[in-house]
Amino acid sequence: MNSTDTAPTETHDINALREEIDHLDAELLRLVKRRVEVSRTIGAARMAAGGTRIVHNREIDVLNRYKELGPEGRDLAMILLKLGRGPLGR
Ligand SMILES: C=C(O[C@@H]1C=C(C(=O)O)C=C[C@H]1O)C(=O)O
Repeated sequence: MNSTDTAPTETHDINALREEIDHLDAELLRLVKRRVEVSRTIGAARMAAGGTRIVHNREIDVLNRYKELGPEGRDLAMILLKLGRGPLGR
């Protein structure tokens, strides 16, 4: 089926769903940015107090949290952790 075969109702549904995706992406981006901010604040406070930059058991908890999404969930958790570490943490 090409775009000219698309029924008007179907086009309407797809447009509405795409609008939902656009809103979801905006919300996800907002949440990811806030997560980065919180993670870096905790990291900076811990390091200023003489602690480590990384807390392994907490990171394992984060990895386990995203396990239900399969291997991509692990990748996603790793990306979130890396974003929290900032450019020097890579
Ligand atoms: C945010 C923290 O600092 C680091 C960042 C984490 C994260 O982004 O989830 C988890 C553990 C730490 O390596 C924390 O200790 O909770």
